[in-house]
Amino acid sequence: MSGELSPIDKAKFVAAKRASQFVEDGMRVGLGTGSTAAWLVRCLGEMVRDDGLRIKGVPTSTRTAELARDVGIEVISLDEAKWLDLTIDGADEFDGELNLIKGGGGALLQEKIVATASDQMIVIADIGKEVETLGAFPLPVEVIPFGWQTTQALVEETLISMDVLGRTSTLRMNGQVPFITDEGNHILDLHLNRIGNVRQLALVLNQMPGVVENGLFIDICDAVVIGYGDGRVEVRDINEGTVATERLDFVESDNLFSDLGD
Ligand SMILES: O=C(CO)[C@H](O)[C@H](O)COP(=O)(O)O
Repeated sequence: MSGELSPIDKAKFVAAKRASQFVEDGMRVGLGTGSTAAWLVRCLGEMVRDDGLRIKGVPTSTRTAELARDVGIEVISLDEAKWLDLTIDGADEFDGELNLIKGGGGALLQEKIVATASDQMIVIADIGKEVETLGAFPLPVEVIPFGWQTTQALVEETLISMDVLGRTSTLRMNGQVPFITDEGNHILDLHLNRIGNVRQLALVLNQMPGVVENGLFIDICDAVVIGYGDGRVEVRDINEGTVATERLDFVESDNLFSDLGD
């Protein structure tokens, strides 16, 4: 990559860089998916290479697995790890209780399984991801391809009795063909605008035949590291009830910026 990082990439990078400081020698770490998580993987790769950090990474997508291997992180499966010390991942939205919408990158199923199998989950995000109420970002719902249109009709019908503002959905596409997840499924993006009761919606969606998982992450995230375009980072820990702000110094000529990827 040449030239300066955009403020949004700077924000994503500083969030990832700060979060990498939570990773300790010997940890089994869940590695998220998306552009912010990709920064994290690069930062960890640098720590493995330059500082001798020894970690085992469990990626949440084939994309992240490839990147992790490329930067020298030892990759193992969740079944090999069994349980993780920490997962660090991006998010599409987070609210004041650190409930999340995830799945913008289509990896919500593995992301939720991995985050749930971790002692701690930390979200890394630019400040633009913070919302008062979840739902402006379309809610991804992973559905099996068999009868997906019937599942979509059922989902939309169910939304009539839910506390949401919008009730339409679209099949996620990859060009001219439906997007296929790592698990071979499709994704319906629900255009809800505002979700009044996230717990109820998450439960109801997951009870429907054909729905594999939804992108609402409730009571899973422990802390969020928020990056700003000017290099500030804020760490909010929901369990400790603490908020700390600092500024990270970094050099844009760093090797890390040579390949933005994702
Ligand atoms: O949930 C995700 C992938 O399924 C991502 O974490 C989410 O979409 C955020 O992505 P980015 O860091 O690129 O903004």
